Amino acid sequence: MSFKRRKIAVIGAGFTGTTAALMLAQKDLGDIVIVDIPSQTNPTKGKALDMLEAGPVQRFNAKISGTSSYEDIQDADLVLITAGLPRKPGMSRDDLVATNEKIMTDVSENIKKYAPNSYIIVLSNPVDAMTYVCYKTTGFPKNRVIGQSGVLDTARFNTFVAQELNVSVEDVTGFVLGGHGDDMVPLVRYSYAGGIPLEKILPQERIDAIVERTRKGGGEIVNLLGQGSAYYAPAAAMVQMAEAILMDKKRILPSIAYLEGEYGYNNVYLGVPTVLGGKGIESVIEISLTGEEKSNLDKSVQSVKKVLEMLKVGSG
Ligand SMILES: NC(=O)c1ccc[n+]([C@@H]2O[C@H](COP(=O)([O-])OP(=O)(O)OC[C@H]3O[C@@H](n4cnc5c(N)ncnc54)[C@H](O)[C@@H]3O)[C@@H](O)[C@H]2O)c1
Ligand SMILES: O=C(O)C[C@H](O)C(=O)O
Repeated sequence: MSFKRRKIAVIGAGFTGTTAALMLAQKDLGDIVIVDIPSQTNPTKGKALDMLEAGPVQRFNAKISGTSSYEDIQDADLVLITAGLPRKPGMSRDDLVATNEKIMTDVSENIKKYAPNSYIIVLSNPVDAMTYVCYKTTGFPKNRVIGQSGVLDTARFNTFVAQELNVSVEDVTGFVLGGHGDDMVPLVRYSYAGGIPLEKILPQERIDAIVERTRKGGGEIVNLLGQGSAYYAPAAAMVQMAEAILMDKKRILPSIAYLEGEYGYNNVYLGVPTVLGGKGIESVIEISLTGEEKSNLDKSVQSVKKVLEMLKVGSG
């Protein structure tokens, strides 16, 4: 018997993909293959080589390569999908659906062909729908096709709470449910600072402002950047999920999971609390919701379903 390093494929060598690849390498979670479409020069290979050369300084051993050939992801254990267009100021994530569905279909077919046993984390937007496309196209079991939104949305919520209270981000635990859109559902009732319910230490109007800023958090960055969208925090979020899976940590993290009756919804990918471990999504945790929370979640699900209806892959 011999042990092998994990193989992680990152599809898309743009801002989120390359940032995630470097973070994966810094944590030495495995060897990394970065894939992007062919181009006249070879930027994907160049980015990978540049990252590899950071290894001696940062003391990581990860092998990192760049390619435009999907054969190179052969037998990857984990695949992060970041391929696709980001939105521009004035656009919603849903405006990307037609273009990114084509890209997601192509990427998913290649993963199915070359890495049929892999676990997948999808980032490309609109991410609830793109995770659905990936699930339908690969035909992989639902525990192996996972979307990222809640770790990022919760990180934003926690950042704003920590800023407001002038306390460490390490002591803030927020909780965001629902689709990755402006009607996502930050659950204040399940959010704490140092174990103290948020409602006990912040006035309601400050909480309301934080909830609103969290919902629009992606758009805030898009407007500030002027071109492209957020990538440091999204990459960190994907890598936290990747680590939970690769290290079988069984962390309770929000993931975009395929629901079959949980929370009363069917045939939809949605952000919910999950246990993430060596089997991917090992379970969906169901918590009780008040009438208002449930109706906010219903609204968010309706928005996700509207996008699913636009998909070529079908929503049935
Ligand atoms: N779910 C989230 O929380 C979240 C967060 C941030 C970004 N995103 C989304 O992630 C996606 C990527 O964002 P980004 O900032 O990295 O964009 P980017 O433009 O920097 O990179 C995207 C890359 O995908 C590549 N690509 C396009 N088609 C491809 C294909 N068929 N195969 C392989 N690569 C292909 C492009 O060449 C480009 O390099 C966007 O859709 C963005 O909206 C989602
Ligand atoms: O807002 C976007 O378009 C990118 C991403 O979904 C984010 O929340 O930062």
